[in-house]
Amino acid sequence: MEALDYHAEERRKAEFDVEEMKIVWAGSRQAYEISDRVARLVASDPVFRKDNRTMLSRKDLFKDTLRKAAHAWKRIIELRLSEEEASKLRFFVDQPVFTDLHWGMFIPAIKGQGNEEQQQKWLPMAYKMQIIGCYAQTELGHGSNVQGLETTATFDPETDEFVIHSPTLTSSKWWPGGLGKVSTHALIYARLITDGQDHGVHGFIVQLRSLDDHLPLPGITVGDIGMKFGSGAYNSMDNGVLRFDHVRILRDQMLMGVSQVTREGKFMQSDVPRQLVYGTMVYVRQKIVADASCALSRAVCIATRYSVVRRQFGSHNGGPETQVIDYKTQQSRLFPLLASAYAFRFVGEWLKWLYTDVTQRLQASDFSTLPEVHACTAGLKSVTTSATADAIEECRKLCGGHGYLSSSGLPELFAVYVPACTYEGDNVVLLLQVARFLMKTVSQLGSGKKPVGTIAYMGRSEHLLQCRCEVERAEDWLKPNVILEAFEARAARMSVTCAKNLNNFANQEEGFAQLATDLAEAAVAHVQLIIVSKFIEKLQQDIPGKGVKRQLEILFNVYALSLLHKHLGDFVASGCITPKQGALANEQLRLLYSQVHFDNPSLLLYMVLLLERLLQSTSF
Ligand SMILES: CCCCCCCC/C=C\CCCCCCCCC/C=C/C(=O)SCCNC(=O)CCNC(=O)[C@H](O)C(C)(C)COP(=O)(O)OP(=O)(O)OC[C@H]1O[C@@H](n2cnc3c(N)ncnc32)[C@H](O)[C@@H]1OP(=O)(O)O
Ligand SMILES: Cc1cc2nc3c(=O)[nH]c(=O)nc-3n(C[C@H](O)[C@H](O)[C@H](O)COP(=O)(O)OP(=O)(O)OC[C@H]3O[C@@H](n4cnc5c(N)ncnc54)[C@H](O)[C@@H]3O)c2cc1C
Repeated sequence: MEALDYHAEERRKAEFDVEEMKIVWAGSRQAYEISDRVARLVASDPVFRKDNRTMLSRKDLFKDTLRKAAHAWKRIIELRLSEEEASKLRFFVDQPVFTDLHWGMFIPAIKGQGNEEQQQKWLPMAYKMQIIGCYAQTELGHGSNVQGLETTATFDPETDEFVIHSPTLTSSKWWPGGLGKVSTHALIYARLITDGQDHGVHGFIVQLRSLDDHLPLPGITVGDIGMKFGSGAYNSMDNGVLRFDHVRILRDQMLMGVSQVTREGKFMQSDVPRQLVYGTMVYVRQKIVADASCALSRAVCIATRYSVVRRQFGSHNGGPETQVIDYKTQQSRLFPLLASAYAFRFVGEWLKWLYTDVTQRLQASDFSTLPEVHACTAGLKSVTTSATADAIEECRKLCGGHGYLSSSGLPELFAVYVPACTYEGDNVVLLLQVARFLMKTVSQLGSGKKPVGTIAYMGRSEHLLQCRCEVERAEDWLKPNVILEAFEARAARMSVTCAKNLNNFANQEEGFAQLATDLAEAAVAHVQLIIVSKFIEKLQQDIPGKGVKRQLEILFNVYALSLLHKHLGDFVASGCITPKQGALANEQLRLLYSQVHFDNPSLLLYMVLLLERLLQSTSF
């Protein structure tokens, strides 16, 4: 049989409503139709070809990216694409580009932190792309520690201007995408100084290049920071370096939504939390979580197609060899990744809802859910990107030697994806933010303040700290409430243990530093609980289509039990389950793989195969 026949054979065996599953993946019928239409648009347009990317020189790759960006913009206008359609177009073009930062950070920062007048002044130009902006926060010396930034914005009351200056080499802006070659403007973060007093880090809009000849303006030194990891990949982006030599900007170029400086040079803090200065990062972290399932499903799709076609060993009497997908080890490495793609998809949908909710609350001056939203976006960004980066590498190995070829699509996918573990907050630094939130929650447990939302389970910690898992047989692990309680108990116990251990330190900050590893692990347990619980909530919804819900239930069990198996040490050490129950979970996991394979050898496979057209991956 030819490779295509193997694929057709696997597709033929599917026993669930494929069209309905596509809609579940997309989120709605309308979202699916948009995605399908835009995928075809991109696939049929030769300007958007991507098969030669890894062979282009940096210069040619960059030119290719500019050409694609200009063409995309032309198509968006000609076809009057909506924001959702335009954003899908960006996804299918699939090449990091300066417009990501313009639309994804520069504009949201002005919207989120600018006042009415500033929005009216800057947004129309930005929407028409008459100016192009980047997000220049990170410096050579400080990225994670935003409060450590050194660039200064000193108010000069005589001229009603700020003087933007890079006082040291380490204060050079370093990394911003779109900065190196393209941006005319930057949203920079600098220490605000009025009358000799330092008010911490705030956002300022600074013009970098002339709108006439694109040359840097006086006092501005700007350039590209050079080649990055891998061929093709993130090298399509002009990540840049920027230095200021006493550059003057008007006072109203400080974003004044969170704090203001008056004409007299008086600093005024609005009635809103100062953390809103970090709002753009929260927005993008939420987007990154939604994107993780897309990158992961691309990799899983490639590895699955390969595993179906590839045959090694096991030929009897000259018959065909065994499809590698039939090896239990291949299944146990691949199926949890497929299940994770769906889990991340659903939690991403929920996070989008949470973000929309907090935005509406902020408009009504309700800041109550901000800490939880910060913890959820930070934690989910960390856990989903780390898992996805690891999964892409695992998919490469699942394709044997062929996975190492550029033409498999996996090396470039890995190289382009892996910085997601670092940008928008290093993943460990973000987990420690979640841990800080969890420790605060535990310390308030006796105070009468009832934990709500994703930490509501902490309100039942008395029960969760002493409950016994009732699993006696492997199939007991198929019950969602059994799984949920095990994950809740593990998360609660790990957090409470950390909190107790912190109390052994006279100095809390010192304790936090010493126990950082345990705290990060407690944060992971909490975030995995969120993902598991959102998958369960999804399954409680009405999901139409023959066999669709059943397949999702199998994937849920595979996701949850594979996590339980991977983190068995945590579950057993915290006393949530016994070693025997751990072994039963593993037995059930094995049964799930083989049950899927026995009942219908292609069900899981098919779910990935149908994504192929949607995701337009470079694949076998
Ligand atoms: C027509 C339309 C066309 C459309 C076309 C579509 C185009 C595409 C559209 C969209 C694409 C979107 C995707 C964009 C592409 C992404 C590419 C990536 C590019 C990368 C960019 C970057 O990396 S930007 C730089 C990011 N940097 C970081 O993330 C730095 C990480 N560090 C921090 O965030 C902070 O320093 C840290 C949180 C670690 C510490 O903060 P700090 O104030 O120093 O200290 P701390 O004491 O810990 O905290 C105090 C207090 O504040 C709370 N808190 C902290 N952060 C937040 C927050 N963000 N929100 C709310 N609260 C926060 C913290 O918990 C503490 O609370 P308490 O303990 O005091 O209660
Ligand atoms: C491809 C790419 C695109 C980017 N785009 C932009 C952009 O457009 N705009 C922008 O402003 N920035 C951008 N950045 C910068 C990015 O946001 C930072 O690199 C990121 O925030 C991490 O900061 P850092 O580089 O200072 O890492 P560091 O903080 O130096 O991290 C180094 C190591 O130290 C550890 N570490 C640091 N602090 C702690 C701590 N408190 N506790 C425990 N461990 C710690 C980390 O876990 C990590 O292992 C980009 C980066 C990349 C890679």
